[in-house]
Amino acid sequence: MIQIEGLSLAYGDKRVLEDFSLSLPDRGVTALSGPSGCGKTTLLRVLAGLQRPDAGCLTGLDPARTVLLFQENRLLPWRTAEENIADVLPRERRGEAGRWLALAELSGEASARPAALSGGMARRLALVRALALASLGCSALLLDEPFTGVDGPRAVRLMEAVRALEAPVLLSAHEGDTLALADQIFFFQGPPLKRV
Ligand SMILES: Nc1ncnc2c1ncn2[C@@H]1O[C@H](COP(=O)(O)OP(=O)(O)OP(=O)(O)O)[C@@H](O)[C@H]1O
Repeated sequence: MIQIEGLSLAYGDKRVLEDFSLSLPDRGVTALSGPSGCGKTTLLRVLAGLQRPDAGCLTGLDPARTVLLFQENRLLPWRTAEENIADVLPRERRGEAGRWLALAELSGEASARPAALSGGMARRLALVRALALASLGCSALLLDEPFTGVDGPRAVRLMEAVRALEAPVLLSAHEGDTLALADQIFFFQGPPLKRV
């Protein structure tokens, strides 16, 4: 169980997290939904150890062992789709990249560079790369709007794969079919995000 307790963070005089608390079970997907700018990305960045909160504590979470899918894909443009996945796997498991590509329904694009992929294809590739890395073992998988540009049926299939991960998953999302597949959903107003 991960306990997020009393997190507060402000950018200057803009309060983005205010005494924010949340529990994540050892497995399953928790979804955060809320209007643009309400603080979801900031929360994920704090959990990933990229940003230090002004106050609060995290129990049961090792930021050094989190996997974060950024809102941007951050694919390596000079590597093929398959290599982008293989690069995060240990040498002896690089052969599994094809299986992850198939999950993203991108087997036909194995040799394509990211620039040759559509927006939704590139997002699917970035998501399965994060999932492949997380499946090696992680403290939590954090997904910032993972299904941007991904059509509904594919998003639902990918969400099933995310749910199968043996680690806590926290994702931010706007409306969509995938939200209904989360194990718990929190809707926020904000900023600031406040105590649940
Ligand atoms: N580095 C920063 N400096 C100052 N203000 C920031 C910074 N990063 C984010 N903010 C502000 O903090 C608030 C929350 O931003 P954040 O990116 O966490 O929201 P979000 O819920 O993820 O939005 P979206 O759904 O559009 O991605 C916004 O008002 C934003 O302008």
